[in-house]
Amino acid sequence: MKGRMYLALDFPGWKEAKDFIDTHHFQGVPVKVGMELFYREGPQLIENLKQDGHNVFLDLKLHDIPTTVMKAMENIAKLDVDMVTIHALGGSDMIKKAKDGLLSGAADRAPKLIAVTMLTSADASVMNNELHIPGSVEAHTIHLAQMAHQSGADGVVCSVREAQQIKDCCGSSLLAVTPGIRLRGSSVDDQKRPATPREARMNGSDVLVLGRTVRDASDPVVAYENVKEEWNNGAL
Ligand SMILES: O=c1ccn([C@@H]2O[C@H](COP(=O)(O)O)[C@@H](O)[C@H]2O)c(=O)[nH]1
Repeated sequence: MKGRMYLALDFPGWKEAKDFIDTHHFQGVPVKVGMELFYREGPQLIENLKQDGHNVFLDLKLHDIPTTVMKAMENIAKLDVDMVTIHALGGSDMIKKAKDGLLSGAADRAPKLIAVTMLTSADASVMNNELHIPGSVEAHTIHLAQMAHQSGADGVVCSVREAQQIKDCCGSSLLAVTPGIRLRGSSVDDQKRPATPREARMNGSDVLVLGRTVRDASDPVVAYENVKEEWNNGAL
């Protein structure tokens, strides 16, 4: 999975997602399916994408009591996706049970379990003043990553800004999956800890999630290629 760029299919339904893929010739690229699309289309969508040759990252961010998450993961494990997300804030028991569910539910290769640390839409003000979590975003993100790693997660979602420190603390095998990627000049939208593809490469990100910086670009194909070039070749 290291080095992959997942295109976020943040669309209301399969028709819109498929139109986007076909119009811009994104057939076969790795894609991320989130709540918006999955809650409309369900597991059949994953089969459609697999049949069309896409690798799929299922970003449902599960967060519930350990047994409920384990049972959900037993079903998700049968979908043949690369990775699936949970919220690290669910705690170590939930993460361990999520892993158990994936391992017992998978017929063959289990999806990788990825724990979301602090959402990239949150900053110190949200964390300190609204959630009443003291300290810096970096320190809390690293704490959550360590806890998730010790509980059996294969990777974490974090911002590019914390990726290197997480790799230093947890080891290079823990995947650093980084959303909030923006080409220079793109709107940051609701992202509070955005970064460029170049910064992602410099800071040790393993996997990029590409959303609006590609989807909303005047030419999504050019935007995708520009991200790829910065990510792979280090172009400025
Ligand atoms: O902390 C997180 C976790 C998940 N996401 C998801 O990634 C994409 C980002 O979309 P952009 O359009 O590039 O902002 C989106 O699907 C989020 O649900 C995240 O942004 N931050």
